[in-house]
Amino acid sequence: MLSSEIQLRAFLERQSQLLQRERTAEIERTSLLLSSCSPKLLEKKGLALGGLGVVGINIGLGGKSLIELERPSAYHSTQLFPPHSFRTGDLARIAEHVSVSVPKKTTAKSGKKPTSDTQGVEGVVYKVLKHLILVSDTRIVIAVDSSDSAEDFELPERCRLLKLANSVTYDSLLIDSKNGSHGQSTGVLNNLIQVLLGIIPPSSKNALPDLQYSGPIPEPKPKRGSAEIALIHGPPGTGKTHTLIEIIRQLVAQGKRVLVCGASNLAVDNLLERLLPHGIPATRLGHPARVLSVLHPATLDAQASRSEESALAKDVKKDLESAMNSLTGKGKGRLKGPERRKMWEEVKELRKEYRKREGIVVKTVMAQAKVVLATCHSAGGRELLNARFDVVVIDEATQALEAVCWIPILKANKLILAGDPLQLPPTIMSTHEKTVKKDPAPKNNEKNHPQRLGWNLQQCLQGHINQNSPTQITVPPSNSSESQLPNTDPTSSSSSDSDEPLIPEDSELSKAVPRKPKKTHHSGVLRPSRSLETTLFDRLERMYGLNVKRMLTVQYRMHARIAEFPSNTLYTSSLISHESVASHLLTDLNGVSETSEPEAVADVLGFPVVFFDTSGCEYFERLDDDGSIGDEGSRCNENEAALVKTWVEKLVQAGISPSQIAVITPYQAQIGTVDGMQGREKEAVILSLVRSNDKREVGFLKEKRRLNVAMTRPRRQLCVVGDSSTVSQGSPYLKSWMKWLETHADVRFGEV
Ligand SMILES: Nc1ncnc2c1ncn2[C@@H]1O[C@H](COP(=O)(O)OP(=O)(O)OP(=O)(O)O)[C@@H](O)[C@H]1O
Repeated sequence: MLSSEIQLRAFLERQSQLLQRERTAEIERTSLLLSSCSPKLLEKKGLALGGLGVVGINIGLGGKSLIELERPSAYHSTQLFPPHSFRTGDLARIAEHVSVSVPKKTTAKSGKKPTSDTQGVEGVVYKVLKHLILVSDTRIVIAVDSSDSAEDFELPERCRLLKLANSVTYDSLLIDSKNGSHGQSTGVLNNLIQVLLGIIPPSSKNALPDLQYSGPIPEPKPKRGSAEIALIHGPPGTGKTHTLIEIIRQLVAQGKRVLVCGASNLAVDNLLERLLPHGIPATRLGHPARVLSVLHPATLDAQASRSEESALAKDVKKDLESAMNSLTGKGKGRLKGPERRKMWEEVKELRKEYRKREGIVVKTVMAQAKVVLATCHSAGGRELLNARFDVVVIDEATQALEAVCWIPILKANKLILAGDPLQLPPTIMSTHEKTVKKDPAPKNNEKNHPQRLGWNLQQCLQGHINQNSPTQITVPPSNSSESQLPNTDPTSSSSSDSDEPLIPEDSELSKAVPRKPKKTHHSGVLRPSRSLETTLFDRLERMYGLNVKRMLTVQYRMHARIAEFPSNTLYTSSLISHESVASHLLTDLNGVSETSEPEAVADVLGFPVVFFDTSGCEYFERLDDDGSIGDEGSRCNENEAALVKTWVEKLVQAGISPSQIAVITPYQAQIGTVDGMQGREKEAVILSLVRSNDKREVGFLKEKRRLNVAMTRPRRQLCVVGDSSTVSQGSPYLKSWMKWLETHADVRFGEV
């Protein structure tokens, strides 16, 4: 039996409720931090920069105001910024400066109430500029997305920059239907959407073009049944991303238009980095500040400014910048009173004109793009308004909230998801709400009104779910592949391309999978999610199982010894190491053995797994915090860091290039975190566990999925640095890992 209208309602209501909770939790967290810390403490923590002045304003793509801030010499003895944590892509607010030496409620001079921390102008850190000689930060640029209807934003002469949490994400997912939508046309309910909601079953045939990796594109096979969705499920290193790249290459060769998404900017950059060598014309959407700099030439910004049409917009841009500077610029040139109002009107007109001209440029670039890349979230941006794609591909789909996945899904006719539920899950704040006992189907009352449901999918279902009578929707019988609901999608190409398989039965992918479905019963019924941690990938796997899924089991990354522990403990020993990697070592890297001292080769490079056990060394961790906001601060362990540094130096001396090495930990205060490495790999990875204490506390290390990502990033060597006696007390899983390391790694104690 497939989903009934009541089940649909229950599902949507539950998603909406979970998103609301999440948004509240995120906002509470940010305001708690901002309100409970004094300005001085926020600056000390690197979460605020005080006493800043506006240097100037430029205009970026989309009419964004790029506000440049510095420390004016009038207020500071040095222009160099103190240590801070602002990085490109962070959300930030420019507020009025508050003196750090007085209590928060009053300002020093006037005694009048200061601008609240929730007032001011919000934007994204566009870039942080360094002093050329001192190589220290001296300026910061904030991109503010001001619409032409926006109020005049008056920047204070003396500003304070505050780092914000990412709560805006939920604002754009939870849409009040009174106030608009993502710009999706309502009423579109194509076969893909119906399958995802369990209104019709997936078509019986599976799923992807033939995959002869990187070879010539195969001839299209005779047409078979339609396939709306495909899941690529695989443990670390099994080539999920690699497979997606090949699929995209083949889809493009067939003349298809593809939207390629990831849960994070990193996931999208990872895909783009791997697509470019194939010469596939791709356009990366999103804030350039959030895109890796080597990939900037592929961004929409860069492609737009290179296009012939861009000259049209440049003149208006110049006028707009000069007008903005006289409004919000510094010093005496700053306009006041009626003159200011007049100039602001002019700015609005200029911005409108600039948008119009820029719109033409963007449209031209987008029309040429066969492959568009964006985070799921930014696929809802202006650039893709009303855009349609043949296929949407989402990598790292097990790290994305279901609601976020729907943003690109509503623009396509087919969907391919890749992921691994045993790697990083979506980040959720409202943890105390994670489990809910039972979700009663909502009754037919005002609770179900669409304005309350608010979720973007709700826009789509208007007209298909009758608000007053649950009996008026017609759910087709389960053996029917055609919905009785009208397909109102005018651009739907289902009649022309629905015959294309998404995963062919004779591909390498399908050979890796037993063809007989497991006994598990996949009902195809939509059930409300227990928490936001249930991803679309999990839900579809549960609903349709092997009918839509392909499992990858051969890994092409790690030495077999590195893969052994995760395989045995998380993947029922089913992870097979391909012979091309099963015994590869750092010594086999090009040129390394010839240039290295034989001693270094023997001592440093010759082991796939090394374990520095600091147990008994008293290398105690430290809380990177003064304890003012509870016990939430990040941890660091300086002695461990020194050990890591020595090992890195030994690797480099032995001939390994620094770009082939990554140092990762679960804690930001120590160095780059595990989360930043999902989807990536390095020849040598050093994993610093940080935790070492008398209380046997292990914090983040308990999270199996995070640890799984961490230990599966290396190709040829994993070096673990940690205190086995603290760590092994953390959980049975950690205990077995420590035991495994003691038996199978090259164990060294304390000092290098
Ligand atoms: N079929 C293949 N033949 C040769 N090399 C492959 C193949 N599939 C993947 N690889 C290589 O194996 C490594 C891992 O692949 P990829 O990053 O695509 O895996 P993944 O499943 O996305 O990994 P993870 O989930 O751990 O991020 C890469 O270096 C990739 O080039």
